[in-house]
Amino acid sequence: MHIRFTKMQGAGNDFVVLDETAGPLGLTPAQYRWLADRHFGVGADQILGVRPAPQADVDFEYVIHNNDGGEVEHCGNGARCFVRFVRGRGLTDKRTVRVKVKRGVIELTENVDGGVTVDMGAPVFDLPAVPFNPAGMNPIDHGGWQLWPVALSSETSCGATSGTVNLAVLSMGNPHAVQLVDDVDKAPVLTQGPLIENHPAFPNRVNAGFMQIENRGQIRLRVYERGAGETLACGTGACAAVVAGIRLGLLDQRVQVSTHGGDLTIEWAGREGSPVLMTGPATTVFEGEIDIPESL
Ligand SMILES: N[C@@H](CCC[C@H](N)C(=O)O)C(=O)O
Repeated sequence: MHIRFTKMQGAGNDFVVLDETAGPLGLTPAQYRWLADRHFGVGADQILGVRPAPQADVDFEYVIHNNDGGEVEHCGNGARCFVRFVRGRGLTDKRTVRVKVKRGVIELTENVDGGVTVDMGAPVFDLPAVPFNPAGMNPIDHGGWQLWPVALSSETSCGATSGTVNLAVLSMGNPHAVQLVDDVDKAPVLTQGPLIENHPAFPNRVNAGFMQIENRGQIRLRVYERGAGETLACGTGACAAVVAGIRLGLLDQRVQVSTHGGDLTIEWAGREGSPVLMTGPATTVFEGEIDIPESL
């Protein structure tokens, strides 16, 4: 199958964006994995499919696949790239666009300075909805909220490792587990990340965030993403970390999030049900055409 694509990035979280407004391309999970592969395909953390509005109150639908081929509910950096894509290609001239993603309807605005602000929806704290099953764990009270002590263990050819991490657990439509670290550069993201992602307490797996608080308005963050590994930035991860920090009494309502790929601004009023606003960059890198193997 011969397709056209656009390569985009938001704070270094990179995407292959597909125009599916004339109808879905019908890619298989293996074809998504191939497209996202940095050696055999184009290379991306996620693949975004832009589709026509499935209902009257939205302008588009956009469908997100991780680079492991699995479809997911939400992608913050992708949302900013999505709005830049539909406006840049003349698919809409609206500055504020409503779009259906798997988590629900979100609203995005391209700002006059070129950044994009996304209403990411409200965080979800109901543990079964995350989903998170804390059977046998006793929560630790922290600033009026809770951290969950999750035991990690792994066996490798070098021996067994084990330990407990204290996680703030919530959903931004997709599941997140955030831990506080002293120094994000030294945090064991690549060793603990996969253990947290695949821990049995998270039946749908989870995105694992490592947050260093610099002051009440500034954090540094790394995220080991479910289905994609560590990325240079994770938009929903930034929202989840800031919401967790606010609920734990550690952050103010507007926070700068520094990632290895760039900065995001996250705002949350601190009330259950109130939406999280995320502002950050979105850039087109190049356009291309490629033949996707039919046999996959
Ligand atoms: N990079 C994204 C998140 C993509 C989905 C995530 N890996 C998941 O599986 O939930 C972002 O910017 O939010």
